[in-house]
Amino acid sequence: MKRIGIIGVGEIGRAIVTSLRHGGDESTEVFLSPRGARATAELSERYEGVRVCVDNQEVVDRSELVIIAVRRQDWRDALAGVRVDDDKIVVNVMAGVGNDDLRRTLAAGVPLVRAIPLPAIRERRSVTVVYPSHPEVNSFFDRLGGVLPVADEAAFNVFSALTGTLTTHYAYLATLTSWAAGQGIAPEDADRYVRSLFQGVGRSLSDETRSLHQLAADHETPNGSNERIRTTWFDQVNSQALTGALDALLIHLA
Ligand SMILES: NC(=O)C1=CN([C@@H]2O[C@H](COP(=O)(O)OP(=O)(O)OC[C@H]3O[C@@H](n4cnc5c(N)ncnc54)[C@H](OP(=O)(O)O)[C@@H]3O)[C@@H](O)[C@H]2O)C=CC1
Repeated sequence: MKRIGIIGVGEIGRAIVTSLRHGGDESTEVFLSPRGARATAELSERYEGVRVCVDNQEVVDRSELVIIAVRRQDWRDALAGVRVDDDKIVVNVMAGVGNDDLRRTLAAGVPLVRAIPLPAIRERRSVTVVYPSHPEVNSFFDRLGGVLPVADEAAFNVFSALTGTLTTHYAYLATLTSWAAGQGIAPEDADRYVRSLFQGVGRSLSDETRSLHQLAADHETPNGSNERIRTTWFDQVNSQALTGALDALLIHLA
């Protein structure tokens, strides 16, 4: 795929553009929807071969692969009156928008693939879940960090629900630093230390020879501080509250 269109140049749209240009890669032409003039102008100035179109129809017309990356409530407006011929491939990255819904507004023969790009796609460091598997879309995301095709839309929604836990993780880290600051530690020292602690966790996650349970066990001294926090805070009630929230999110996404 040499010509990539992006409708909805927000957080994830920008991350995809950055990924496409990662390491000075200029092998694709990129066509952006015009909304959000400042961000799109900035991208087109920064990167060779990234252009801003006059409207969403022009994005579709110029591209072989079109990524729809607007918010869930905006896609009908974004595609209203836009004709997508069936020689295009459409990638839907919107959480909670099923292919059946999108199909109703697109030509019957257009290949339509759902995908979950993550912010770390910027550095080509995250795996993108896709459904259904499509050779060209698979190789597109494979080049941008890796691809994980799943068997059906139900499985896709489970992965989508998992991505919903990301900002809670940051909020958890922020709570730790606030707690330390409340104990009289300088906020910048608490911040630096917590970042360092969890960057180490990030690095150890790249060791795929050990399961997540094994990693937890390896970091825990019997009767030590980690075991104490895990069993007194992340107890059964807390753990069930988390799985309950995920169950509810899955229903919302389906
Ligand atoms: N952020 C993330 O990490 C991920 C997000 N997603 C999905 O991607 C989608 C976008 O999320 P995110 O990037 O965070 O959201 P943002 O709000 O950052 O970006 C959405 C962009 O779409 C633009 N937009 C709205 N209406 C139109 C339109 N009619 N035509 C063209 N552009 C339009 C918005 O412009 P304006 O600001 O002017 O309204 C905005 O720039 C969501 O559906 C989300 O579920 C998927 C994976 C990860």
